[in-house]
Amino acid sequence: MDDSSMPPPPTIDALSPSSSPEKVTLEVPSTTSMENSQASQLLNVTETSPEVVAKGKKVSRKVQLKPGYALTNWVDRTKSGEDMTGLGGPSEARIITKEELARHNTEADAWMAIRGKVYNISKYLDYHPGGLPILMAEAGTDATLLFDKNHRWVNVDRLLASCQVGRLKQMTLTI
Ligand code: HEM
Repeated sequence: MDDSSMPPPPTIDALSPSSSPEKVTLEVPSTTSMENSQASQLLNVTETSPEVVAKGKKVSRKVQLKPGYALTNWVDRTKSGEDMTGLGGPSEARIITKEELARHNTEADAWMAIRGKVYNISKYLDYHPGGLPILMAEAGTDATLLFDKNHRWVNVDRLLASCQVGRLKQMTLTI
């Protein structure tokens, strides 16, 4: 099989299927106490990620974060020993129903499910590069689809590990 018959790389909504950007813009939040490579790990960024290529074409919707709320500040805070869950510490074991998840929908007590894990995102809200309102609009829900639509390269497992309150109860379908 010659190379010309290979399928084109995957694209996301904002990309025109035929786009072939000449310039790749790699946007990783600025770092102070952390090396860029560490930030890249949290974002799972590679120069060839379709999303990264797409960034050369789409308009950024990142917001201006308050001073002291950069990615590095968040990482430092998660390592400080502070309880980020509101429940005494992170848990993989707790099973959370959709109904329980839905009750945690205020800024002071905001939970969100992503890829089967439930996080208390209250302390993360001000650090979110996409802004607080867009997160709060999904508080109390399973936001996996929106998360992946906006940035499936973000390493949520690591970024919010200290915030995990449990796992979302899987639905069982009885036929
Ligand atoms: C709590 C889980 C989430 C985490 C940890 C998170 C993390 C991040 C990070 C690290 C970035 C910067 C990405 C980059 O530099 O490439 C970002 C940007 C953004 N996020 Fe999230 N996010 C979360 C949930 C969401 C959800 C549910 C939405 C949509 C409803 C969303 C919308 C956005 C948008 C619009 C941006 C700006 C994208 C851009 O224009 O570059 N995020 N988020």
